[in-house]
Amino acid sequence: MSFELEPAAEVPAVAEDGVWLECIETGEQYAPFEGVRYRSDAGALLEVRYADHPTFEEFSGEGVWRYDAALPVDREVTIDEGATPLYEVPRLEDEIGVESLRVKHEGMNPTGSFKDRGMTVGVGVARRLGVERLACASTGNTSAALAAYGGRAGMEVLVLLPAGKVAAGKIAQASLHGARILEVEDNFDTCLDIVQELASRGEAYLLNSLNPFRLEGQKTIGFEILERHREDYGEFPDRIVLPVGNAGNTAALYKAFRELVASGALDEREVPKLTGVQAEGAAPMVEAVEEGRDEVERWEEVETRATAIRIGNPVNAPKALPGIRATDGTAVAVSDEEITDAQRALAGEGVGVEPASAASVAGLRKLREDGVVGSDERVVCLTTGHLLKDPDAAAEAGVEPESVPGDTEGVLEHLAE
Ligand SMILES: Cc1ncc(COP(=O)(O)O)c(C=O)c1O
Ligand SMILES: N[C@@H](CCOP(=O)(O)O)C(=O)O
Repeated sequence: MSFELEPAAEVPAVAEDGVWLECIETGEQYAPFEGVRYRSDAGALLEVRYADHPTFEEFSGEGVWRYDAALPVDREVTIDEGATPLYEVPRLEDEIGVESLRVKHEGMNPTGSFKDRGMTVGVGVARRLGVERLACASTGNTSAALAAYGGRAGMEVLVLLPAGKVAAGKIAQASLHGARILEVEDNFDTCLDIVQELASRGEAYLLNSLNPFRLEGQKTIGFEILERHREDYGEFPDRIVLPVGNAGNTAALYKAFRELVASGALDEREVPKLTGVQAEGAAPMVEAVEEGRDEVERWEEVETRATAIRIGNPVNAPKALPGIRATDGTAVAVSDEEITDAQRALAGEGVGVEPASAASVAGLRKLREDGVVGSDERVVCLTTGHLLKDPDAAAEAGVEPESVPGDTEGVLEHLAE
């Protein structure tokens, strides 16, 4: 794969409304809304292709649907996702030592993670396809978002979670939004194997990031970062650092860049370096990047306190690895301790994130210390989920409450101790 995402010379006969699906390996093309398909006949990943690619000037409005000219369906199932803040973090910027550092806080989406961007599009497509039951495997956030958007669309939602490995806030969300929750006595990757099997037997419509339509919604993170960064600094960022689990976001950002290059809105030399961060206990993508491999090897045993990225078989690796390579990016693994330190540092600047999200800042710190990231770089770190998603991790990383008597004198005495 390269940056040559040219609009097709001729729109294929299978296209509907200028949209079609294409195999990333063979280029075989398929009708987008005629029946359900997650992979090509060759068994490879699919991506959504368009007859035209808009420039920035063609976008209007706010949030994900500002970019509707680059999306495959119209706005239908929405709770106002996107338009998330791009925070300044001056103390972290100074401490890490880069030209500029901004934090794109995706935790500020309606259900508290970037998954909402994917679900507003994915559930819209599900409606168009006329399916009845939606399903996903999840480390938590995908299930919360699917439950909310499926509920909004009045559809049945089934979620498979690794038992004992999902943060409390996320289970509470899936439950209250009305999903049927199955706790599997195995890890996330096995849950995803099962959901893929259920989907292939026609039991449910799969809305994990294997679904190419979902990634179209997540692509808007890239559009937003580039537009806003240029507004603030007059130029695009040099690097975007993001946590990697199933590698959907890495693939989606790469696609955003390729489409902008194809439309002429972005010069190839301006494309930000995609820099992925994984936890040391779940780092198959980092291993593949370090060994210069085109494929990841599945890790059967994974462990990290950043449960959202406790993933050993990133299904989007065939899309994401070329993105990291083509943008001259890299990937790095960080320890749980480094993640917690970064989570505290972000919280100290008022930005509350869950552990997986803090991995981006921990990774940037490490790459800057190692001299991989230069002091002259303008960097954006993506923080993917809100602090309240994982209240237990936040309480563990934070300060202990102090017990005091129920009178003012007692409180003053305690404060004087
Ligand atoms: C909070 C959070 N951060 C990061 C990720 C990783 O994103 P991706 O799977 O797109 O690599 C996930 C889920 O996988 C997540 O829930
Ligand atoms: N972190 C994810 C894992 C599933 O990823 P997906 O992007 O393939 O749905 C989650 O929140 O479940």
